[in-house]
Amino acid sequence: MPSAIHSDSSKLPAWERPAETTHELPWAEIAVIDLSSLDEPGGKEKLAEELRDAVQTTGFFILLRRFSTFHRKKETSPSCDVILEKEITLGTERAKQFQSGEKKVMGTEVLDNVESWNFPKYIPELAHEPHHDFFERFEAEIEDFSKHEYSSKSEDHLRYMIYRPRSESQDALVDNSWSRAHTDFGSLTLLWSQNVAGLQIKTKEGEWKYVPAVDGGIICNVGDAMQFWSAGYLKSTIHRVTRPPPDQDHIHRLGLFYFVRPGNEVDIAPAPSPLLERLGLVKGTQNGEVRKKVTGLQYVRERVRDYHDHTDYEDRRGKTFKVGDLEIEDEAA
Ligand SMILES: O=C(O)CCC(=O)C(=O)O
Ligand SMILES: [Fe+2]
Repeated sequence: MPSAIHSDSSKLPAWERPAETTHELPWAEIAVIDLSSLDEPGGKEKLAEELRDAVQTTGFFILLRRFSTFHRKKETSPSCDVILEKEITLGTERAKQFQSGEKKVMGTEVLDNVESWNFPKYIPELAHEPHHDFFERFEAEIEDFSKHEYSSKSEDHLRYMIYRPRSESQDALVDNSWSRAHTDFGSLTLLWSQNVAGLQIKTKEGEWKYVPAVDGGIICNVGDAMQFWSAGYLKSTIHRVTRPPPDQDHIHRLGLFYFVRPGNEVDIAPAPSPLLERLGLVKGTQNGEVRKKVTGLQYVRERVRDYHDHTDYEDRRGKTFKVGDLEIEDEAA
């Protein structure tokens, strides 16, 4: 990938938020954690309870914060619409640099339809990573927004992503899969809610249910690292992206994500916790299992390598590989 890409965005069309689907889809029950009730009497306790339930059941929750007009004016973070608008314009113009259509899917001739741009932290140690000159003007905002232990080197990143529509016949050859079933590798994923349906979670009962759009919401999901640290108390739930319903299947589906990763040197072993001990999820430290240390960096890198670093996206359901002593399923069945 080139280290700098030039684009002239001045002639690009504006992006409009697509309408929500009118199709009746099997929607998942995802808790909406509305931060506006934080300061109400009992609000914190109520939200904590809702959050605890969500991270233990679906592993997904939607954070919502309704700003008053006053707050909104003072808001300095990049707004989702603004960012998504930039993304589609870039994506449309620079399709090749954004890497879609490079890999064949599931042993067919169908090409993958996802393009993405990752922003590593803007820190000197990562200055050699590819960057896009279009985003230079937003660097301060992006840095301000991407706060997790910002000065230390880690795999945390912001991602813009676009799925390009494929024909019905092409999608049929790959079971309508736009992104295969997986769990996220890091600690927490933040995904700005958008209206094109397609993201599905696998419920405890084994059913695929759609994650609903919530205007202004941020969909958060627990990743593997959090599940390891909590010895399974927090759930890293299997999810996938599938072809959108007929009224949205021609739309370029945009995504804006922040992937929170464990610190590079952090052990992803269960953290000492009286709660986890009480629940019997970990044994006391004396008789705890001894296993090879797996660092955050090692885990995330090996998962990325196993998932993406192939000449194609083959059908890997049921196949496992090892990171240290951990047995990992890269594509969930
Ligand atoms: O595009 C989406 O809605 C989800 C994609 C996803 O699960 C991922 O990139 O990890
Ligand atoms: Fe994911």
